[in-house]
Amino acid sequence: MSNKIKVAAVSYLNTKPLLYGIERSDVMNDIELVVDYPANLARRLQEGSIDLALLPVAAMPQIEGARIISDYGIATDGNVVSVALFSHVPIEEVEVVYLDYQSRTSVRLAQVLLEHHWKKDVVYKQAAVDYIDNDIKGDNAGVIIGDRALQQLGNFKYVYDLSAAWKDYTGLDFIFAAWIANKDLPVDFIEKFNKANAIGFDHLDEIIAANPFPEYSLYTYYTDNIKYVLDERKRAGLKRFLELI
Ligand SMILES: C=C(O[C@@H]1C=C(C(=O)O)C=C[C@H]1O)C(=O)O
Repeated sequence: MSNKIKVAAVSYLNTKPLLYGIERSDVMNDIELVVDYPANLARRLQEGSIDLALLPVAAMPQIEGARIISDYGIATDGNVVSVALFSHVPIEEVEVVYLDYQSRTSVRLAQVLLEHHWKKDVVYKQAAVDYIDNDIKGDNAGVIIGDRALQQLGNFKYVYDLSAAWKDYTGLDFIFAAWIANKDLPVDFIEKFNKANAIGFDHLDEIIAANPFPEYSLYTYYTDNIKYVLDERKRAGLKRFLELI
């Protein structure tokens, strides 16, 4: 049996800058690393098959002993672009909202905003794998996250950015996911792991060149949209979000 720390990260482009340094640092000797979509990371940490995840924060209340162990994560202070409510009709006319099966945080954020900010009473449906092509039509809207959201930007007349709407509603920043463990991890490991997260920020050009993505500028995404440092302003947004859910 391996006594390595089992780590799971988000499988989207937004996590590449964090993984760049982890994959190149000697912290790799201490870990087994897998990537998966966010909802599966929550499931894996809950069932105990991993020790540390870039966990969607909405899953925190359901995970006993959940604690943020790093200064880095997936956060925003305004437009995120890759988390939105997509629709062919304006929000006033939306009747049904499909909730992305890959998400845990954004689907709760959408519900909070629809209720409190847009004051809309809608029917929520759990999305099937093919929902983007088959179900978001007429007065059905859909929450889409990650690379798939960036790829849909040109396909819908109405794109409501959920991080921008959160800022309008609360005036606060937002944390979508953070490195979260459900048990104590060695202090020296945490220190090494934390430092490794930051290495990629000095290599964005290389990361962008290695991940061709014609639909959206990854430079803008990595520098303007996603904010990777979980400072006090981000944590204040997290506190408010956890109170609301
Ligand atoms: C900004 C994003 O943040 C993500 C959204 C998550 C969620 O909704 O559960 C979880 C992790 C992050 O990858 C995104 O994926 O586009």
